[in-house]
Amino acid sequence: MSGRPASEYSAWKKLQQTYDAQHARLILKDLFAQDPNRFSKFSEEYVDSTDKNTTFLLDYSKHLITQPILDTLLSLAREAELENYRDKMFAGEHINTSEDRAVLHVALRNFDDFKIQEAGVDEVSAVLAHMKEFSEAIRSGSWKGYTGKTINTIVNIGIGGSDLGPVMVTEGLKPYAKRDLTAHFVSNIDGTHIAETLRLCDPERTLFIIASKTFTTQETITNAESARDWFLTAAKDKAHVAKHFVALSTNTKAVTEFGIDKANMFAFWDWVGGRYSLWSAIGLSIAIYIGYDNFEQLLKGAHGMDKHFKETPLEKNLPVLMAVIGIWYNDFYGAQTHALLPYDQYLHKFADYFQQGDMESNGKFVTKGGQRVDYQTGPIIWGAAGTNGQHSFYQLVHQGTKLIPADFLAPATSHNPIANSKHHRILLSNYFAQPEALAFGKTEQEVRKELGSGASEALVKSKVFEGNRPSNSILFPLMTPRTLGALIALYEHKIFTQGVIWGINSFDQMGVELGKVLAKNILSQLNDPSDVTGHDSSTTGLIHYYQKHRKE
Ligand SMILES: O=P(O)(O)OC[C@H]1O[C@@H](O)[C@@H](O)[C@@H](O)[C@@H]1O
Repeated sequence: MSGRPASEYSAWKKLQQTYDAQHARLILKDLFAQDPNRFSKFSEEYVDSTDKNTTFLLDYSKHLITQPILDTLLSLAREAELENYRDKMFAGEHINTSEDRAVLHVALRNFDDFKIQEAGVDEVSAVLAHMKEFSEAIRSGSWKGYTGKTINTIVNIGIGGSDLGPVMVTEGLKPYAKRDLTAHFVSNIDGTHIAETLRLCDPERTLFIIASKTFTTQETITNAESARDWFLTAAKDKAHVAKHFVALSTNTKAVTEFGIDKANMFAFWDWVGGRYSLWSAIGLSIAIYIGYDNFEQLLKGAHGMDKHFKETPLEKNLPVLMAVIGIWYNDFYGAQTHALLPYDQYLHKFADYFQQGDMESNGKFVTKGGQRVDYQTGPIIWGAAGTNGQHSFYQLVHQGTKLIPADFLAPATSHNPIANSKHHRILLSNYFAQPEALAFGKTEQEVRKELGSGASEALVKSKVFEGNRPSNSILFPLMTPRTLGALIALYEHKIFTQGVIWGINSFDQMGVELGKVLAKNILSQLNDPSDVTGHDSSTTGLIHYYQKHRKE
């Protein structure tokens, strides 16, 4: 994040030379055959320093690396002053230079451990206390709706960081949920999203949580207004809004103008980036759904990983290892994407969540110093929960022409051990098999032996798996709030590390602005064909077609 282009570092140049000279010889099968200790060398167990039950194994042995390559990758991190920028982040320095802001999601889960100086940090515990009190009132039933009934449905209205974190975590930690409480999430401006959700709600028993850092986001405010209209159709009196609408925001003025009581606003601060905000008041839906104590465990799990990231030498620092290995593929092997493949149905939104976390953070083509980079930055993040992906896109991962590094994640124990854990054993057998198949493949010789003589050459070739496709495996005992907190923070710090090395600002999101501005202008031109001015012929033609065919 010094803003220096990564390609200027001597370690970068050395990595390029190493890649050119060695990559044809970096064959996983050989690397494993040459070193029986490869797994123990290239795997690490994480144990939370204050809770030994929060633990996972990271196996990074199935990567196209040798110790000297890894050493050079770590030298790259050092040359980019990773440790210095990490310490600056924890110290509250304004490392988000384009917005002149600190980057302090770590302060939201700090529990007075690290000393952090920044306005607002001393207010974190009071907001958490407010969240605790409120979530307990909803869960216990002491908070009543306008007709005296308890709340049985919460609807979080937010988008981007004000949606994806709460969605992913409430899904991820569903086993801890209060099952007589339903949580819905409305994000899309498409009226279908709010309309279909409201069909499932009873105005007397629904709480709307309006989640927006800025409280100006068009989608969220429009959805919130429609929810309020729907509510008032039943409740009639505006005074009842106070019992059914709360806000999570940094913008007190806009919240009160909307009609939400200041007492029902949960604040956070400009040093919390949207995609890093689930730890803040934005997590209120999580706290209500799984209970405040579990929410606190989630924060503590993340704090444990913060400590690990801050205090562990780079050689054993898990987010750093994942980051530099990612750079090896992204920048030297030319890999364009990175797949997140959780073998845990509860984590089915994990890839969606980190699509924003990673791509909004590191999808940047200029350095902090304003230079166009001459290398690749953030990868395309995608994925789905196993084993569904195996029956759809894994064909390409195994036999396609692209290199797709992947992370496989799984719990050793399922929350649903049905049929004596038969399902889970089958699931895990796939979790173990896929990285093995990707890494070691199946040779032509093996295929020939299997098919016997007489098989056509074409058939033989089509059944070959070249292998040598890299992956991480992350295995943890059970998906607990604390473990999920640690895993999310692991990826957050991986993203941070990569951003520092690429010299970009991982904490702004200028790339979301242009479309917003153009849409605003177009919205004012949609009524009449003669209003449509100032566009290229394609955009004009599309709008005209819409105007001809709409029925409103
Ligand atoms: O929380 P609000 O302010 O509604 O923003 C919601 C989302 O908006 C997008 O345009 C991005 O800027 C995201 O980073 C952000 O999470």
